[in-house]
Amino acid sequence: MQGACELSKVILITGVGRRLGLALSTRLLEQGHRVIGTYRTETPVIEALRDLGMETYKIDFKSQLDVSDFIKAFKRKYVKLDALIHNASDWLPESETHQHFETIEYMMQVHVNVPYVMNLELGALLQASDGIADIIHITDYVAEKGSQKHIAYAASKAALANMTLSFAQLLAPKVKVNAIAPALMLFNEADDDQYKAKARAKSIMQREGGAEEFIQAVEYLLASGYVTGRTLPLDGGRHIK
Ligand SMILES: NC(=O)C1=CN([C@@H]2O[C@H](COP(=O)(O)OP(=O)(O)OC[C@H]3O[C@@H](n4cnc5c(N)ncnc54)[C@H](OP(=O)(O)O)[C@@H]3O)[C@@H](O)[C@H]2O)C=CC1
Ligand SMILES: Nc1nc2c(c(=O)[nH]1)N=C([C@H](O)[C@@H](O)CO)CN2
Repeated sequence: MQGACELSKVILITGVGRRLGLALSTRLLEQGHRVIGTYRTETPVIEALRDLGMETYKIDFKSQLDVSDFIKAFKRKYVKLDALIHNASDWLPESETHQHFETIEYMMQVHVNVPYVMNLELGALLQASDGIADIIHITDYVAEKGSQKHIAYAASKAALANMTLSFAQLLAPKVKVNAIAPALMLFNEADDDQYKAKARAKSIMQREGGAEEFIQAVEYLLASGYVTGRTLPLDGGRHIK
């Protein structure tokens, strides 16, 4: 049995400041992995993550310069990477003020452009992993179904899902590339009871999946030595409703 330190991975996760990214990054830190996290908003939560040993980088993915500077700094500091998890996301509905170009450009920037550039620029560090490395794209159930109120968001998540296929072919066999497509994992604080009841009813499990379900899906993909080019759906049976 290898010791914990031999099983310790270097893991870069985007969007660690709240909810699923926070729960996942905290668990991976507790398991002894070296976690590097990007965040947009400085909060006491980020300070607490630093106290747990996380290396944190403040980046707004809107800024191509911010992203490019981060990638340059990352490549100067780290010689290998075992996992890259693209979790950062903005759930932006269509604007009522007709800023449609801004909406689609922003959704593509966060969910497609940044993962695309990071995967290409950090590919060599992933190839340098001692084992089989991982890229995990966090997409969304609506990538396959569409969304009337989040059209640009859904389209960008569909593009991210498609990139799973391309990068899996490009980076095999040293790097596995998969996606996780959640449906209802966590409600937001502003969600009222009527919204929650409607959202729960969309799946046959009739509940939110929860952060633990999300963490277990990531752990499954990280532990696999064979699964690649696949999307793991976490939708409570919504697809057969
Ligand atoms: N929650 C759910 O039910 C579902 C979630 N998903 C997907 O799962 C993932 C996690 O979901 P959830 O935890 O709810 O996400 P949240 O929207 O709660 O958090 C997203 C994270 O991404 C960061 N982020 C947002 N915009 C930017 C930006 N412009 N630049 C850099 N970072 C940014 C935020 O940073 P900060 O907080 O620092 O501002 C935040 O930490 C996402 O990819 C989401 O699309 C898919 C379906 C359902
Ligand atoms: N970045 C985010 N993406 C999504 C969120 C969220 O809070 N942040 N929430 C959802 C919803 O839970 C939806 O799946 C059900 O109402 C989707 N994506």
